[in-house]
Amino acid sequence: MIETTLCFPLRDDGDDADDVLLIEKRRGLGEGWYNGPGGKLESGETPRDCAVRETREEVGLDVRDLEKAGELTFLLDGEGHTFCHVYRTRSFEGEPTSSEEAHPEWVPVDDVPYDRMWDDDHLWLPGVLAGNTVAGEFRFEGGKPLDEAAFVDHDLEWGVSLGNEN
Ligand SMILES: Nc1nc2c([nH]c(=O)n2[C@H]2C[C@H](O)[C@@H](COP(=O)(O)OP(=O)(O)OP(=O)(O)O)O2)c(=O)[nH]1
Repeated sequence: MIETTLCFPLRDDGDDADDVLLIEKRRGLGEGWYNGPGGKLESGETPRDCAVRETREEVGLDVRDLEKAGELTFLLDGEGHTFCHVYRTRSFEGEPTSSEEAHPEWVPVDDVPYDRMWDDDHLWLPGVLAGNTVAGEFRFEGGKPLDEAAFVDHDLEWGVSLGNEN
C-alpha cells in the first residue's frame, strides 16, 4: 500500500469561525480537485515529517505541532491501495504561496467545496475540521487510477484513539 499524508492548517477567521488552508492540486492524483497539502512518504521518513515537508514544498508554509486526526484506508477493487495519515494544526509560520503542484486558498470551514473534492471527503473532513478523530475505510471500484474509479462504500469510526507517536 502507498503510505501518504494530508495536513489541514486551521486559523481563526476573527469572527468565531475557522478557515482551513486547502490546495487546488495542479498535477498528479486528484489533479484539479481541492485537498489538503500532502503526499507520499519518502523512505525513512515518519508520516509526521512527511506532512511537514509536503506542506512546505507545496505551499511554503512551515507547520508545527501537528495533531493526528485520522487514518484512512483507500481500497481499489478490493485491494489496499493507499493508507493516509491525516493531521490538523493551528501552528504555522509563513504565508501560503503557489507552487507547480498546488494553488493554496484559505476557505471558511463551512464553505469547503466538497463538490470539487474526492467523493468521500464530505463524509470525514467536516468532523476532522471540527476537532474529532476518525478511522475510515473507503472502497473504490473500476481500475486504476484511483481518482477515476467509482467510490462505492465505506466504514467510519469516530472518536478513535490514534496516539500521537506518528
Ligand atoms: N482528501 C482525499 N485525499 C485522498 C483521497 N485518496 C487519496 O489518495 N488521497 C490523497 C493521498 C495523497 O495525500 C494525495 C495524492 O497525492 P500524491 O502527492 O501522493 O500523488 P501524486 O500523484 O501527486 O504524487 P507525486 O507525483 O507528488 O509523488 O491524495 C481521498 O479520497 N480524499
